[in-house]
Amino acid sequence: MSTATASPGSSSSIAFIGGGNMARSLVGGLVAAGVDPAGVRIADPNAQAREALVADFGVQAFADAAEAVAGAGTWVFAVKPQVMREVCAGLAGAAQAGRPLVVSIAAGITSAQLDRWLGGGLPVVRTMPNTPALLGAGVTGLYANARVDDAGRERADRLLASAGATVWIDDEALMDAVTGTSGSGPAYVFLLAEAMEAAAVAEGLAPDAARTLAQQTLLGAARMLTESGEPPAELRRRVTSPNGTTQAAIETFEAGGFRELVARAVHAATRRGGELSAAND
Ligand SMILES: NC(=O)C1=CN([C@@H]2O[C@H](COP(=O)(O)OP(=O)(O)OC[C@H]3O[C@@H](n4cnc5c(N)ncnc54)[C@H](OP(=O)(O)O)[C@@H]3O)[C@@H](O)[C@H]2O)C=CC1
Ligand SMILES: O=C(O)[C@@H]1CCC=N1
Repeated sequence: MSTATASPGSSSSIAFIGGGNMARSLVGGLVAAGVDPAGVRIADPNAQAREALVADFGVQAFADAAEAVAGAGTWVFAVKPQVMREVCAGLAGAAQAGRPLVVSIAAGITSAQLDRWLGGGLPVVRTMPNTPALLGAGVTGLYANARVDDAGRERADRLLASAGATVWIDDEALMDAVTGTSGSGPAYVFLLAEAMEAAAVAEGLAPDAARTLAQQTLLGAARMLTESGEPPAELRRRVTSPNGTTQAAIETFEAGGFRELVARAVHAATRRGGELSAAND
């Protein structure tokens, strides 16, 4: 098996602890990027989830996290913040013996908490991906603690780059703001899609027409944002004819406090990250 090497800490095999939605997205990205699925080992308590991961990606799956991490050089913690402490405690002995590169995708949980719960002295990369990772169109913020060397950074970057863009953050305190911006961000866009669709139906359009119009508008606008090289304000200006329809809509958004509302929403998510850290310590 490709996972057995003399030095587990440098083994190229990757263990995922937690095989839920985000782990699935990341594993899909890794396998699509050409990583050998035989070297990807996933622990999840749910038998159905395990079977699906094996069938869909050809990875190895285990009910027991200790079995999944055996021999793996990189451990990706992909469980909910609420169970992270308990999960880490169960693996502390193995972590101290194997000295893996620890990668977490959990909201809120700090690198210091992960390190402490795993027994201390470990290289830890705290990351925040998002669900478009499933399509390779995600973005991940990453923070490395002082024990992560250049090779560890590169390993973590390669892992998350298979899910999309990567952005390194020097100040860990800002990782909660990453969560509030891009980690939770896809849900903000989906909410906008829901609201546009509902508004279109309220104006008399058929539901399927409303859905196509809203979806393709978001897709086209997102492509212009990423492909045109123009700032969003300039792209917006070009849609907005003087005294035209867009101006009427934008003035309505501004009068309703749209920007302040977005800032408050991002702040609430950011603050919640800190609360998750404190509540689960
Ligand atoms: N969803 C998102 O958009 C994003 C989520 N995240 C973070 O990713 C993490 C996972 O989120 P998500 O994938 O949505 O959650 P899920 O609930 O889908 O996945 C977590 C998985 O971990 C399993 N699990 C629970 N206990 C253990 C254990 N002891 N050993 C192994 N597996 C276990 C759960 O099983 P069971 O359900 O049976 O308990 C579940 O399948 C969270 O920390 C979240 O903050 C980060 C970025 C974006
Ligand atoms: O809602 C959450 O807590 C997770 C983290 C970012 C996206 N989903």
